[in-house]
Amino acid sequence: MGNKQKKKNKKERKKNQKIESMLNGPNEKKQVKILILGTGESGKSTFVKQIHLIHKDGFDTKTRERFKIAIHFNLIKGLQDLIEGLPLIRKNVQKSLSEVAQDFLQLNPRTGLTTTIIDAVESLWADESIKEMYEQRSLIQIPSSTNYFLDSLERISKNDYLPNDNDIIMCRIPTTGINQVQFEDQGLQWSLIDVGGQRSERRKWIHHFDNVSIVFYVIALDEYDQALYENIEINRMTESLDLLSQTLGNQIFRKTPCFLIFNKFDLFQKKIKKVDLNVCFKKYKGGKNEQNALNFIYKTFKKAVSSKKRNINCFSSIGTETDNVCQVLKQVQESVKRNSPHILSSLNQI
Ligand SMILES: Nc1nc2c(ncn2[C@@H]2O[C@H](COP(=O)(O)OP(=O)(O)OP(=O)(O)O)[C@@H](O)[C@H]2O)c(=O)[nH]1
Ligand SMILES: [Mg+2]
Repeated sequence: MGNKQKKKNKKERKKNQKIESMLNGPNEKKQVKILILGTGESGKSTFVKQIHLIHKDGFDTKTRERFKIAIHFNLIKGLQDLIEGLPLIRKNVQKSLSEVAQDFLQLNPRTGLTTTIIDAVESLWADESIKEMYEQRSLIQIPSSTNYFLDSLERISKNDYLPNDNDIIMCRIPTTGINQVQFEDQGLQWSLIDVGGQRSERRKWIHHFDNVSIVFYVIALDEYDQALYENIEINRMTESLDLLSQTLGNQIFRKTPCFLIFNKFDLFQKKIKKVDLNVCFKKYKGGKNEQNALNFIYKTFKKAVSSKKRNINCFSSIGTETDNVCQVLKQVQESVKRNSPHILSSLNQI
């Protein structure tokens, strides 16, 4: 074998070793580790659920059965929240509150759906005052998917009900600890780490700050007129903005590419027609115009973290739509290749 051929073989072997260790090896540095941050209920875990549908085998029966319990909990608790909120929109409501509603408030939301409860849900959800409270839900703390489950009562209360993919995507379970999902795409191992966003969960974040390749910071676009679950004196979007500058201000992330994912675009599109963004940002003068409001939000969040060294990318998303999340992920991967090739350097060196 000539010298040239030997060199060629050696190069080939090295290349194969690199691919192998990149795809199978325990070496974490070969992984693209994406840390998903953001305040509670912004939609972080919904992204992880979507990855299970896009890149994994979806949800098995055991998982679906677990979600069934959580969905029934979401339904009962959501309706209780609506009943409890009624005094905010109607005077003397306690006197006029029907016996059904009074009894419903006494339920343990983990009870599950009995025939009596199903009948009560049906009549309460048809009630005008409850519907009006739902329209004004920004005044209270209620998951955005409550109406989805209330509207699906007939289907989800059947004895043999097993949640479909969409039901699981819509189900709200606040994260405590972390969720992690890994998948292979474009010859790389992608690892998504999803943490709990509520205040009590954030002190755990620091444990996951090492070797982060990319930060996804998720912001719920529709939360600009809502109070924080943990402290009703604080606006949710303001909290998200403050948290972003605090977190990305950490030295460890000074060169880490960051993607701002402006989620719940569907809910934002509906809300901005009715509620001016200036309820949150006094400086905003663009009225109830979708594009003006979106530009202002993008600019404000980018300004909170921009620096010469950091490249900030903004995407709007609808976390509940698989195709949309797929698109966003593709755009992120393209952007990483274009603007931050050092992340993929293990691939490029081959
Ligand atoms: N309509 C709509 N709902 C969404 C969207 N993204 C997420 N949701 C819903 O928002 C709720 C909260 O989403 P999660 O993914 O649990 O939020 P999270 O950021 O993980 O919250 P924590 O775990 O508390 O930090 C769920 O009921 C989702 O179905 C979206 O783009 N549009
Ligand atoms: Mg979560």
